[in-house]
Amino acid sequence: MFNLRPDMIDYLDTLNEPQREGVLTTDGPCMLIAGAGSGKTRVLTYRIAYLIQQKNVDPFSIMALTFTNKAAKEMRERIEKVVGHDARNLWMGTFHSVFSRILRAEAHHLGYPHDFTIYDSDDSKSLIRNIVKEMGLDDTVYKPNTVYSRISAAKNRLISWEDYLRNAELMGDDAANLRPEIGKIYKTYAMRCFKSGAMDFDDLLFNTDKLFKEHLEVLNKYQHRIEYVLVDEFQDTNLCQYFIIRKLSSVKENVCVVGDDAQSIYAFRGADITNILNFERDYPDLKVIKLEQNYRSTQNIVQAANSVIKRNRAQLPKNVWTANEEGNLIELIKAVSDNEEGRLVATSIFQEKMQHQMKFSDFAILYRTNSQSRAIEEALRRMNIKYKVVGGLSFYQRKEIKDLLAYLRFTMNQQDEASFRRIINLPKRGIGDSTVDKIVVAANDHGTSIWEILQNATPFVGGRAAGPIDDFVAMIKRFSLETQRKDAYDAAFEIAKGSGLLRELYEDKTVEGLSRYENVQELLNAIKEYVDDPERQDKTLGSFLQEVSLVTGQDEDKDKDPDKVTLMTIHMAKGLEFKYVYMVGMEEDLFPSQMMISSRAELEEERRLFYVAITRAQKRLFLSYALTRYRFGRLKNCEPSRFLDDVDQSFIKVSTKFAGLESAPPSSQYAKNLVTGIKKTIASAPAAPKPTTYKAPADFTPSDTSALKEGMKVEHPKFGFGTVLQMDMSGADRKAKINFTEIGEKTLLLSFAKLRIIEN
Ligand SMILES: Nc1ncnc2c1ncn2[C@@H]1O[C@H](COP(=O)(O)OP(=O)(O)OP(=O)(O)O)[C@@H](O)[C@H]1O
Ligand SMILES: [Mg+2]
Repeated sequence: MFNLRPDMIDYLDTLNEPQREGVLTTDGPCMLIAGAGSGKTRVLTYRIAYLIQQKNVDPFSIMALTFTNKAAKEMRERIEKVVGHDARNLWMGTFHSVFSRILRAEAHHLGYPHDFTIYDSDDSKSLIRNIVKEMGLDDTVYKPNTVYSRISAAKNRLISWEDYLRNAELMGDDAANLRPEIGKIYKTYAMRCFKSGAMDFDDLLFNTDKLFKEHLEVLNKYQHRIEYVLVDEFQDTNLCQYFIIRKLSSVKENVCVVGDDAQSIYAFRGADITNILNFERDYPDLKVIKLEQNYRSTQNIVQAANSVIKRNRAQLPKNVWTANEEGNLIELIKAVSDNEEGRLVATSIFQEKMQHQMKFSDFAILYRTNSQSRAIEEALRRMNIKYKVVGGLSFYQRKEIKDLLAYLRFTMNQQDEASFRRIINLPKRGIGDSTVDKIVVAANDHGTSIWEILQNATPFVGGRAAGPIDDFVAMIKRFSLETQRKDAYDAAFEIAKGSGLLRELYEDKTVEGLSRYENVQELLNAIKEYVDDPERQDKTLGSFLQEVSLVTGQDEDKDKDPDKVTLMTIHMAKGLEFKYVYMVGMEEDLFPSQMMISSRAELEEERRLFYVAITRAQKRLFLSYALTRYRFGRLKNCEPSRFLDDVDQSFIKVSTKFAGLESAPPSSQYAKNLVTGIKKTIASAPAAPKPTTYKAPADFTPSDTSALKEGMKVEHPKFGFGTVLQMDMSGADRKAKINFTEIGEKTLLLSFAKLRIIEN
């Protein structure tokens, strides 16, 4: 018998009765379905600590699946506080990261190399674009985005391309009339990925399920190795994830899932709320625990949230309550325009911070879609409020970083078609698109790999093109030797240098060129850190590449200064909490999104999203909307969101804080800034909204414009926002005619223009 460690007793003492039950019922299947902020994640965290600390369970035999890498990191840190370094050995992370680790060890069973490449959605879409072109299909019907999401949805429902082709009814409308060729594209895409030794994000799950299904000895090994399985945010798992959990835990059945049906917000990506019901069916001995006490928010916030979710038909009955203080009413901020909305929110943050001695990091601004951040960012910059946008373009998605990564990936895996296409003529070595197409076609016609063709290219591309290709092959072979002889950092450095990438960036003396050069240096630093980390066991380049493939913009927190206002979409905010939450853009068409109101089910998902937003707030919640807004370059009149009527009006008041502030004592610089800020706000409030004179953000980074198309929205560091009217591909240089909101039409050479794509 063990004694409870004193710190463990302390920990358990901080839990209420059902929470404690959730921690102590370690054996057998267990499901916590509970309201927002009721301590589900806390229960999971303590449960793991308890297993290790009190039941002496080896961390290597605990698997905890979270929704983001960041959540996993936070949980691991908390567990480490109780159990120390052992926490490092947990199988903890997102489904994608944990299962890519298993796949890396077991890839050979599926015919994949251990250093398989992971394609991000850009890689996948450009491969699809090529396939659509090769098949001679119309790419306005078979848009890479649409095709990709169809294939992704199929994989998440465990439908292979064989099933897809066999069962026309699975394809719904697409099969009958709209896009009858999707099945064939799916097949070619799957085969090309396989030949490339590459898995896309969905394959990481699909192939794990396949591995366990087809190789029972492998499944058996993991079933015995992993004794405890825990899943957070269970309501957002898809069918494929559900099958994997079930398979893994079918021997010991020590599986604990926690979730909230009212917060299911990923149906559009295949999440299936019926998993909660299936769970009860699949585990007859299931222990179900309900948590109803919310510890996060004030009474007003909890009750307002309840009044909203009550309007949904599809939900499990729950009575969420809190013993916290009543708190302030929810404040409604009305603005004349989107720019004014930004100003009012920024001003309010300033004021609250000053009056209540808050930190910037206590504040979050949430919106429905990423493009809404622009007006808010501008207002924050004007008031010198520090902020960070979570989930923007990840460091690892920048062009120069992807370029070097593609070199590293191709060096490790010469079957990788996407990386090949990216680097074959970069820096320019006179190998044109038609030569590249010839090589890919030859490889497919001959049922062999691109690498085979490259090594003997003359018959396929002619003598003139063969010279540079031979040089390329010799270079990659040299790189490959480097990776065997040297550590990951030295090899990566040689590749950056030997490929000519570093030199090309170094020679570009523009500001952007300099920052690109620094970014590449930063990537090399990251590899160095990886190699130098004493805790890490696998320090190979292959394992580094695998890890960075799964980093998203949301995970990166390299920020030295943590005291910043957080800006993000509601989807990104899941599971998090902030003292102050500003939910902006409460307007029809924006929220609920105009794409999500064609059925009750869609509208209910949007409403759950609103519920998630409200329940992020601990102390104060502000809802704001604008009467006019620039959308797609045009000024639009907006109507307040129907969701505002869903909130029980007794919990809401209209904000009046922007009147009569003249008397605020200007005791500090803050106060002075505040008063001027507010005066400006008041002065500008009734004025008709005009487009502001555009000022480029300091961190403006141009996008890769190779896929630029008519209709896309772009941002230019000098001309501001605009819409692409026409593309001209005739000359050597691609041109785009763009209608800029402020200055009108302009035609730009794409090789020179620095454009950021903001919306497709
Ligand atoms: N028994 C408790 N005593 C005090 N604070 C608690 C208790 N349980 C949970 N909390 C606190 O309440 C907040 C919400 O907890 P947690 O994030 O675990 O909830 P959740 O159910 O996972 O929420 P969500 O549905 O948003 O994911 C956290 O700050 C947590 O530390
Ligand atoms: Mg949680």
